[in-house]
Amino acid sequence: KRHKFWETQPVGQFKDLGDTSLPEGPIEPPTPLSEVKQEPYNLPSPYEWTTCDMDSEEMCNEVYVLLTNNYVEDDENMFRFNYSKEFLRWALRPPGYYRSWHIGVRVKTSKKLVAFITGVPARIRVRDAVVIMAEINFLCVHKKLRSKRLAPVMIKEVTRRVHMENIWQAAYTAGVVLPTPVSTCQYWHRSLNPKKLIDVGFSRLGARMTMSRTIKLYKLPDKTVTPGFRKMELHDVPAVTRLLRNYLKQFMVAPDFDENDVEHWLLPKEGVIDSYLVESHETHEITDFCSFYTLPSSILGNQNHSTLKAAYSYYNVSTKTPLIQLMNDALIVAKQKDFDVFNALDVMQNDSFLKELKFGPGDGKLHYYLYNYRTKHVLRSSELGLVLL
Ligand SMILES: COc1cccc(CC(=N)NC(=O)c2cccnc2OC2CCNCC2)c1
Repeated sequence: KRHKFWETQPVGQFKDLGDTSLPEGPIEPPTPLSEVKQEPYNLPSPYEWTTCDMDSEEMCNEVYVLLTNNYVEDDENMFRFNYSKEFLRWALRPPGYYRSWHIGVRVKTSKKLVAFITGVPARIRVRDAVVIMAEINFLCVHKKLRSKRLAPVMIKEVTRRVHMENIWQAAYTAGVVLPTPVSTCQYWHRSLNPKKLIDVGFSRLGARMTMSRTIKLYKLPDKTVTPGFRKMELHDVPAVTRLLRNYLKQFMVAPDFDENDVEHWLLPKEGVIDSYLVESHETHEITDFCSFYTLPSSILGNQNHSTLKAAYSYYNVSTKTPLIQLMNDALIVAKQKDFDVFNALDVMQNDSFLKELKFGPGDGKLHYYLYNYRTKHVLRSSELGLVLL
């Protein structure tokens, strides 16, 4: 039976699609905290709940190993996301995070970590309403425990723990269609190391193309071209916050970042997040910003390469430098840092540079979801100003 679980949840139901008489906003009112279930949901008997303390080297490593071997693969099962431990610590400990929302499932006897799901708090604006939500991510069940219906009880448990903090909405993405996407994005890839991408089967040699012609097609300058283009530093946080808040106003769904959030989410961290800005030489004004995060993928079953080094476009703002030129500088820096590919979704204004900068369409879509919040319409991907990790 399709979506047996999701039909029981306060999410847009397929039957409601097109019914614009339903108001935008929460689908269900908050429950009085005294009525929120105080004890964890029951797991099947061999399993127990555990809280994964990401500050603990040992637990962070258990989470890393579980995801490395069991997390999301591409449609052809050739690649698997390989989030690093430093990345996971960054992604899961933003301002105001709750350790209790880093939820694991262990086998009672062996204590082996076999499943994981997380939430982090975020202030997200939907049209004119700023809503405190949980961003749900890293839902992972060990390959050997699939279709034991563990995911529904894990989703209920993270929902219960979010409710206990008096938070009633959530945001999440998935490669699969569930009831009901608030928006659906196409992902795009820009080759930086075409020879390796073709060797590992990520890309195919174009028709009537030779390898040397392909390498030349994707060649980039050794240096960035925009005057004043430099790495973001701590003292830039106030200016970058102003720039980003102003830019994100144009989108229907976007994070409501303050300086604390910007300092956490956008200050460069080696091997995790890279962010650059353009500072005018005369006025010292910060006029543009671009950022990408590092998410390698394990290459499954290739003799010569084990890892695909991928950069993922994060938040970009252009007010003086043309977005195409700014993003080309981002590609140049990514190539300098030996990334193999630069990925982007067609969110925000990304559509304006994808084709011209030689991105090719990916073979899948990424669906965005809101939990317990109805929007009047399904959004165009260009109305989305939210990038999840
Ligand atoms: C290349 O290695 C892969 C390993 C696993 C899955 C995919 C395809 C895929 N599903 N890609 C995306 O979801 C994707 C493509 C472009 C930009 N962001 C993305 O996903 C982000 C955001 C959602 N959480 C995962 C990372 C590719």
